[in-house]
This record gives sequence, C-alpha cells and structure tokens, in this order.
Amino acid sequence: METEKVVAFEMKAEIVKQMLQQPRFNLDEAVNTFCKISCNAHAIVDIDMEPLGTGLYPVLSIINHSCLPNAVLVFEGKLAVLRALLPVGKGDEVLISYIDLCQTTRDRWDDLNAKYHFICSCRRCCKFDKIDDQILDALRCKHGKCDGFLVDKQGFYSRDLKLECSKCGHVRTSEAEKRAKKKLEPLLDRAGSYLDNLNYEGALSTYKKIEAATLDLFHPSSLSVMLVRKLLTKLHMETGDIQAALECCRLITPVRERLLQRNDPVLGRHYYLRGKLEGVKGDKEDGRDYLIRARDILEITHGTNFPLVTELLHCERILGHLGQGTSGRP
Ligand SMILES: C[S@@+](CC[C@H](N)C(=O)[O-])C[C@H]1O[C@@H](n2cnc3c(N)ncnc32)[C@H](O)[C@@H]1O
Repeated sequence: METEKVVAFEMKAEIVKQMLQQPRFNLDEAVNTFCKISCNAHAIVDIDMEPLGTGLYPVLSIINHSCLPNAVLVFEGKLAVLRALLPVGKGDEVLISYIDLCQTTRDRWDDLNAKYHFICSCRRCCKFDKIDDQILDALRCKHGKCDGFLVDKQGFYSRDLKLECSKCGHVRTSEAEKRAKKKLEPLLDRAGSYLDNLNYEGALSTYKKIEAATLDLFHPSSLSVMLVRKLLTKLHMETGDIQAALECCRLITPVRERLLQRNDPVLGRHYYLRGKLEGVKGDKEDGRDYLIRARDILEITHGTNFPLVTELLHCERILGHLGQGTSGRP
C-alpha cells in the first residue's frame, strides 16, 4: 500500500483512539484493520453504480476478481446478493468484478492495483491488443493533416509515456499530452460548479463545449467522449430535451457494447435508458427491442422481482407488446 494511503489510515486510527479513550487501544492494530477493510470491503452501489456506502461481508470477501466475471454482486439495500451471470460448472471458481469494466486495460489495472494491490491476469487482460486498447482513449495525432492516434509503443506500464502516432509515427512527449488535457480543466471546473448549484442549463451549455473540446482531442468513440456524452444525456433529460438525450444515448451504445460482456448490469441499465428514450422520441420497435434486451440482462443480474425489471415489463406493455425476450425465454 502506498505511504499516502497508510498515512490516511493512521490519521483515521488516531481519531478513533481519541473518540474511544481506551487505554489499551492499539494504534498499529487499528491501522492494520483499516488496511484489511479497504481490500476486503465492497462498495454498496445502486443500479446506476452510484456509490451508497461501504459494507464488509466476510463470506463474500473470499471471492476473487476477474475482468470477465461469471458472477455479479448486487445490492438490495444493505443485503448483498451474489448471482451467476453464466452457468458455473462444478469446481469452477466464482469470480466477480471489483471495478468498472468500461475502461481500457491500463485503467483497469491501475484501479485494481491502487485499491486491491494485484495485477489481473484474467483472459481479458492476457489477450488484449495493446494498440487497440490504447486507441480507446488515445489523443489525436494532429501532426500536419494526420488523423492517426497517439499510443505508447514502449513501456505499457511505465508512467513516463512516449507517445507515437500509430499512423504517421510522429512522436510527442507526455508533456504535450498533459498540456492538451489541461485545456479542458477550466471548463470542467465551471461545469462542476454549475452541477453543485443544480444549474442544469449552465452545466448543459458548458458540457456541450467540453464535448466539442474532447472530440477535438480524442477519437469519437473514445471513453473520454463517452463519459462526456453520458453526462450530456442526463443533462438533456434534466432540461427536458428528450430528443437530444436520445441522440447522445445512441452514440454511447456501441462503446458500451464493445467493452462490456453480454450480461453486464451496466449494459442492461444502458439498454433500459435507450429503450425508454427510443419509446418516447425514437423508433418504437427499437424501443421495445432495447427494453427486452434490458430485461433479459437485469432478470439475470437483479432477479425477476427487482423493481426495475417490473417497471420494464410495464414499459414494454405501454409500447404495445408483451413479447418474448431475445433469448427466447417467455
Ligand atoms: C476481497 S479479497 C479476495 C479474497 C482473497 N483472495 C482471499 O483469499 O482472502 C481481495 C484480494 O484478493 C486478491 N485477489 C483478488 N482477485 C485476484 C486476482 N484475480 N488475481 C490476484 N489476486 C487477486 C488481491 O490480493 C485482493 O486484494
């Protein structure tokens, strides 16, 4: 664990010591316990993966991570429920994902290393195409008229990037990358303060500028652009422009589908939103299709009694069809 993190735990332990006022309180043991909790506790999240808190579930803590999990941990209030995503054979290891899987391999590794201190060696991590993976979030080259993307052809795991265009071979330093990203900072700060003050109109107009600036820097189907569009979808809905929300949501679907497994709950949640937006403003047939896809996933990940699944059936009925799932299940 990095020193910074241990120091934070030492400060927390000191506070607990002051609060408890017990002469036998052992500071080292308390720090040790905080370290163990941080590796073994689970973030309790809602259906949108928004964090609600942290819980320590000793039995579930024995489950290891995979970026291609065969099970998922979902929460019903404080109750943690483990569900299989795929048939799990006798003797197969049950594996869940500890992190957001809609990320590049490098970012998934950084997340796992920072929080859980291991390098993942699952099938997805071992079998990825290094250049393809980096292009998911690579900067545009912009050397002359080149429309290639900058990738780190050298040390994949080194912090000191040497960026080279995958098309024209032009080299840029990581300093150039930092400078390019820095341009976005004032816009992001402004958008953040609009959001803090629930000024959705202000946030929307700033995020439109952020989208344009991000598109100027990254590939249109990059993760950076997708994250901006995810926020824009929400802001369009908050400000009542459902057509614009649908257009943004449509652009997100291929990126989600490329990075997530067929039964991922995040994909199920995305299909649910897409289905509803299509149903209101787009193609009704598409709307029904996306709602069915969402139900097929969320029934597996969250169970048939989950309120969102019940709501999905209701939406499907409204769209005039109580059809069969794409999986062929009734
Ligand atoms: C919640 S615990 C999982 C159970 C743990 N393996 C055990 O035996 O108690 C999380 C820790 O397990 C280890 N771990 C989990 N998944 C792993 C994986 N795919 N590869 C290597 N280590 C992993 C890491 O040390 C991580 O910090």
